[in-house]
Order: sequence, then C-alpha cells, then structure tokens
Amino acid sequence: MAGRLIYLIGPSGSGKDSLLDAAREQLTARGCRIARRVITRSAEAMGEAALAVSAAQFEQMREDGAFALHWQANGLHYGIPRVIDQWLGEGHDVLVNGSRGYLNTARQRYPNLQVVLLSVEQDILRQRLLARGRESQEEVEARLARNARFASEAREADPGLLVLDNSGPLADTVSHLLAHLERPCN
Ligand SMILES: Nc1ncnc2c1ncn2[C@@H]1O[C@H](COP(=O)(O)OP(=O)(O)O)[C@@H](O)[C@H]1O
Ligand SMILES: O=P(O)(O)OC[C@H]1O[C@H](OP(=O)(O)OP(=O)(O)O)[C@H](O)[C@@H]1O
Repeated sequence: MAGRLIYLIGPSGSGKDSLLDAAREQLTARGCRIARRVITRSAEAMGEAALAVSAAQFEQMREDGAFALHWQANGLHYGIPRVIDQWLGEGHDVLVNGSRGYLNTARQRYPNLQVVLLSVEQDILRQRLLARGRESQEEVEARLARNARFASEAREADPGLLVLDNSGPLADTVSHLLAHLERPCN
C-alpha cells in the first residue's frame, strides 16, 4: 500500500524545523521518511535538514526533473526531491516541510496529502519572531496578520487537517505528531 504524504505547514517561527529535528529519530524508527529540502539559501544559514544550492544549480536540477514539488517564497527557491515518490510507492509515510502558499498546487499533484498545520498562539509567536531578530516589528506584525488569515482559510478549506499546537513544550508537540501518525508507517 502506498504511504501517506504528510505536508507540514505553519508560519515562519512556528517550529517546523525544530519539530522535524526533534521527531526525526522516532519517525525514522517507525519507517517514516523526512524529505531533505533543496533551498537556494546560503549553506551557513542551514543545518543538516536541507541542501544549499545556488539559483543556477536549482534551475538545472528543476530542468532535470529532480523535484517532486518546488516553490518560491521569500525570494528563495525550495525543492522536494523526486525520491519521495519512490518512498511513497514503497509504502513509507513521507513528511515534507511545505509552504502554505503552495498548498493548493501540492494537493493537485498529491490529492491525498494530509495537512498538518503547526500553530502557535499569536503572542508567543510574536515573541519568537522578535527574538529571532530577522525582521522589524512592523514586518513581524504583517507576518502575524497573514498567519491569522491563512489559519482560518486553511481550516475552512480542509476540515480534515490536523492542527498541532506548538505553543507549549516541543516534546509535547512531538508526542502529538507521533500519536497522529500512529498507524505503523511500514
Ligand atoms: N515548542 C517550542 N518552545 C519554545 N521555542 C520553540 C519551540 N519550538 C520552536 N521553538 C523555537 O522557535 C524558533 C523557530 O523555530 P523553527 O523550528 O526555526 O521554526 P520554522 O522552521 O517554523 O521557521 C527557534 O528559535 C526554535 O528554537
Ligand atoms: O508559504 P509559506 O507557508 O509562508 O512558506 C514559505 C516558505 O517558508 C518556509 O520556509 P523557511 O522556514 O525556510 O522560511 P522562513 O525561515 O522564512 O520561515 C516554508 O517552509 C516555505 O518553504
């Protein structure tokens, strides 16, 4: 039986990368695979969870059909390697760190994808974004407004989506995610 594509989305700073890192070992032990993203971001700005490439390399990879999914956001290109199709075919569940803006396109390609929306209370997210120090206060407020709009639209569009709250300890969020994926992955 084909595996499930789990499409993890949530605002910047909600903890998508932290969650995938914290859950990685337990997910892998259950046979779930986590897609390693290809991103046109400098290597210094990224950990092991993604592969940094130049814009030219990304374009070449895209032309070569290296990506199952790819999108552009915040001036960067993001690609999900084609190998996820093989994993799904082998029956593995596959987790992807996705984009909210690309959700509808991703759903056209994978009609059965399951959306997991990582949410954080607005005040806590505001604190995390300000602590990150990447944007001005105004930019942070703009992000928060976009998040609120997106969260209500996403719930309306897909009543079956899992909303995972990451306002508390990360370990609790990991437990909730694992409980959701309870069916043995392979
Ligand atoms: N449950 C949590 N409690 C406290 N801080 C968290 C939690 N989850 C993530 N963080 C912190 O929030 C920040 C953003 O997390 P990150 O995983 O980079 O988010 P994203 O990938 O969604 O942009 C990081 O500094 C991370 O350590
Ligand atoms: O359409 P959106 O849901 O806003 O998402 C746009 C992109 O931003 C996030 O990546 P990343 O964590 O690399 O970017 P960030 O650090 O700016 O959030 C997310 O995983 C998407 O790839």
